[in-house]
Amino acid sequence: MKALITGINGFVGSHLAEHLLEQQIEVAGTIRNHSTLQHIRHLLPDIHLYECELRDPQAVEQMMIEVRPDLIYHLAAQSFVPVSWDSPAETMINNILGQIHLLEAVRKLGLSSKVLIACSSEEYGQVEEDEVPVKETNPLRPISPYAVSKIAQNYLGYQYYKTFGQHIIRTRTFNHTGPRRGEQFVTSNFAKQIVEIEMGLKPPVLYVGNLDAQRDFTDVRDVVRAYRMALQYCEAGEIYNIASGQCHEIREVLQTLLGYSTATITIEEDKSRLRPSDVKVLVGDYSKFHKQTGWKPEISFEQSLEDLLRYWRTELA
Ligand SMILES: Nc1nc2c(ncn2[C@@H]2O[C@H](COP(=O)(O)OP(=O)(O)O[C@H]3O[C@H](CO)[C@@H](O)[C@H](O)[C@@H]3O)[C@@H](O)[C@H]2O)c(=O)[nH]1
Repeated sequence: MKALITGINGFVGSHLAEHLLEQQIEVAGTIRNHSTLQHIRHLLPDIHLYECELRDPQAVEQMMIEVRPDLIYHLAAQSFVPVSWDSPAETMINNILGQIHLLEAVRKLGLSSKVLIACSSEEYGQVEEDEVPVKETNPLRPISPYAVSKIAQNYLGYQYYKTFGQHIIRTRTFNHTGPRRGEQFVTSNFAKQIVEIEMGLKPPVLYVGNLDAQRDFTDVRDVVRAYRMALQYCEAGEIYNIASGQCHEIREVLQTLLGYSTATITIEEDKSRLRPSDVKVLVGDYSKFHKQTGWKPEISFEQSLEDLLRYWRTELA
């Protein structure tokens, strides 16, 4: 069994590679040209690596001719919501075109690969209070260009399933965190600032954005287990929420992280961190996925945040 992970050097990609290798699955992955390889250096002897720009259809087709994967985990994307306001066109091109080229290569080469498309809870957007925890059938009311790009990825997956019978499964993953989380995302950003303060690398002021938002966090190690199970057990053409079902204010993320530190820290709002529109509340109902696979999260919110802090303490040491 051979798996292809697009964006293998990313936060989720690197954890998924580790997990699939543990399951004795052969792993290939794509990186962008001149990628740092920071998250997968330790895996290099065990994986096949392809420098492949997904925006280039020929490069994608050539890579797919060489890999011919049984399983495809399509993770590569521009995944930071604020960047999608600064560069909406880039976000659309990256996220939509890359996927079209991938699915077109599957079609042209006549492959029967099972494909997982990593969609997002951001697609739900403006969720009403009486709609939580949200089910897959909830209306989509996107309020960021990123969310729109993920809806396009989602429906392209559906269309290729319907039109060409490709074995496509879409997962709507809610927020996820844990070691290696990119430093721009809230959990990691706060954790890194705390560690920088502990180490005297910056003054004892921690900058924050909107602390009122509420999100549903799952540990990345639970998420990659879910992705593996999705291609093992889920039905082609379907979409599944992957979530913890628990809601946390961003203020609580901050308080939990601060609780693991003895440093004295002042909190200050940084207006540049506020978004033109911010999803107020996202909590997911993952019962459809649980019913199909038996999956449920195993790593607690607190454990995940503690591991993230430990990660930064090691990185910055
Ligand atoms: N990044 C960031 N967010 C902050 C900060 N302060 C408050 N927030 C708030 O924290 C929440 C989470 O922000 P992010 O961690 O940037 O994640 P996200 O926008 O919810 O998107 C993540 O989850 C999606 C799934 O719902 C993913 O699809 C997406 O790629 C990303 O991982 C948002 O409401 C944001 O306004 C800050 O200093 N930095």
